[in-house]
Amino acid sequence: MSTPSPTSAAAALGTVGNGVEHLPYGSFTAGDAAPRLGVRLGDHVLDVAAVLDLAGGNVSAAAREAADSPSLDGLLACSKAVWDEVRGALQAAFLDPARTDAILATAVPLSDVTLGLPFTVADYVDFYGNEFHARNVGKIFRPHMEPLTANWKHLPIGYHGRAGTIVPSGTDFPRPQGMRPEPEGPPSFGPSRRLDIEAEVGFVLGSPVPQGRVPLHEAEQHVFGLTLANDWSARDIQSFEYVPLGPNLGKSFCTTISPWVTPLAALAGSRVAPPPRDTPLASYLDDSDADPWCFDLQIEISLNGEVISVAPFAETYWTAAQMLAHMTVNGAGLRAGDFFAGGTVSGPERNQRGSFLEICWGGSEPLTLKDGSEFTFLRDGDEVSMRATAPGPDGSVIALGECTGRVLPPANS
Ligand SMILES: O=C(O)/C=C/C(=O)CC(=O)CC(=O)O
Ligand SMILES: [Ca+2]
Ligand SMILES: [Mg+2]
Repeated sequence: MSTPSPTSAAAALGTVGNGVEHLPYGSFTAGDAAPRLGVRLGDHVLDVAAVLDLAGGNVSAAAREAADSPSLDGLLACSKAVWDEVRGALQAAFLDPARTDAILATAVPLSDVTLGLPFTVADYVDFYGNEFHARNVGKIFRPHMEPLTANWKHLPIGYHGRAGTIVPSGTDFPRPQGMRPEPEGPPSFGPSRRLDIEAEVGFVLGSPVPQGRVPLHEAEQHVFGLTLANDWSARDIQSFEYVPLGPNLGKSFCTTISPWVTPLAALAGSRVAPPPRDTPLASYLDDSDADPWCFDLQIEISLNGEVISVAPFAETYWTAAQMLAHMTVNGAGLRAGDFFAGGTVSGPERNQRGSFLEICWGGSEPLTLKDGSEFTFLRDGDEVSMRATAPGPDGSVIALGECTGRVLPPANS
């Protein structure tokens, strides 16, 4: 990519993490206007359709129509060729000094907008792709069994989530209630006592496949981009309900995602090979000759502003391409707006774990916070934020949109 000229919009507005090499998309509302598809440049947002209009006849009708939308929904319904065209046209506009004045005239400071869900979530699947996390949870939930289940290295395990409970960053939610195990006697109904987080990377899908498979080498055509995700989890509700069908209400009350979707193209320089495989894979999952599909993303997790952990996504065993191939190998196809999360991200060290369940080892190893207090699971009023950075082209940095939420007291109490 060419260097921004001093008079370009890229030079005027771009910031570290959100320069012209990033350009994440979101759905923004300014004042009384209806929501619009926006693109972020530095600490400003621009209406994508309005920027494309500045390119005159150089943009196809399909691209203009897709961009003229309240969210990413229009673009997700298109092919990757349109995604690339729109991104290319935005970068060209932001780098062109002749268009700087027109762009600056329409740029809205982030402090003046409300950000909604960046796309309409169709189906939601949550995978369990990180071996450190899976081993830790296995040891904590099933101490007398092998930590990794027999299927774990043969396929990426996942469960269906509730798409309708995915919310954008900044949405507070009440502590969930449900059936909790008691040390003695039958379970009781009440507010979760073991409310937790899961730091994850979410993948946004598009270019629909009405029915059929998405093989590994076609993943590039369907993964539009990435967001951070916090799969809030009520560990007590989960630990009682999950046998034998997996998590249900313990995770379906709220999942927070970043309001910005980072296009896959922006992370070209952050792609790395996944950890070495030690189990032979069925051909539909065998990625030994495929492009690298893991990402060098470091997810910083803060509790009430205090950094607790930095979780390395590159440690995730199963890749997004494998998860997509697996999700569709039965012929299911995919819809625009389908979304999957890759699983809780953990590394080998305590301060690299992506859940409090693991950091505090099921509550038996409390964390001492800066103020000297001891912490295990979330309290009413606690706020958790996730941020992540990845290397971008030419020494630049890509900063994924923040993913924040706060626990309110249980409803009706
Ligand atoms: O092993 C279990 O029983 C449960 C595991 C999880 O809670 C993990 C989950 O939601 C998937 C993930 O985020 O890795
Ligand atoms: Ca999860
Ligand atoms: Mg959830």
